[in-house]
Amino acid sequence: MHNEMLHHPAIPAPLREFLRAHGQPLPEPLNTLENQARAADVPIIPHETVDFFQTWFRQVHPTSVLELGTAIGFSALLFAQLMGPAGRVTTLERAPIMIGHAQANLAQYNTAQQITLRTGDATTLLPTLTDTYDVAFMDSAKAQYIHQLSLVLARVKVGGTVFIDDVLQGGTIFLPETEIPHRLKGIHRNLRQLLESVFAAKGLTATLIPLGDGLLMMTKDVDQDFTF
Ligand SMILES: C[S@@+](CC[C@H](N)C(=O)[O-])C[C@H]1O[C@@H](n2cnc3c(N)ncnc32)[C@H](O)[C@@H]1O
Repeated sequence: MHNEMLHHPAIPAPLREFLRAHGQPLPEPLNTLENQARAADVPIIPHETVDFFQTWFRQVHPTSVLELGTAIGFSALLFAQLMGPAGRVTTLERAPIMIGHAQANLAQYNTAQQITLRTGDATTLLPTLTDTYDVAFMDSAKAQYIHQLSLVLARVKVGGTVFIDDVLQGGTIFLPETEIPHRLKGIHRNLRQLLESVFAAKGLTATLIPLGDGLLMMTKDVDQDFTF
């Protein structure tokens, strides 16, 4: 799967190179999985975002994660490892080829049964979930984030955190739509609407971290339904 924005990061190149040169190494099997995914151009989270999560999880100590977009299971296995044996991850994936890779990796590495893979479209699966989570990580189809966020927030505890990856379209998100190629206008419009809506929402505290192609982060401050 090709993500053209992977090669147009929002983070300045010298800072990205510094972070990559000084990054925290991952333990096995995550290190091997990460290298295999990068060699195969599977769009897993960039290493500077891995390091952000390594830092943040050690500070905040969440014990449950809901993930949209499993791919080969790399970030799900990372979250499980960072939370320790008590941690639980529910991860949603719809692409048959990714489901096959994820099932194989989870069969091998999810030895403590911390991770549950649910297969199908996230928008269909989300209303069937009943648990609530400390953290949600949205890393699936960018054009759908705006449509899925209220369903995700319904599954996040008050005080919990939602991360949404790859929201900046290589920085082009701040250009007027007239300057955006036709085939990217839909994603551009939906991501702009997402950013405007999240920062305007009452009951959310949001910020945008310039790592990778932009990591939108928000806390759910109140127990209410959110509509966008
Ligand atoms: C960027 S990759 C996920 C990478 C993974 N989180 C990691 O860092 O290891 C995005 C994944 O989301 C999946 N996806 C996209 N739209 C989806 C949807 N509506 N429901 C479920 N999965 C979806 C794609 O098939 C793809 O495998």
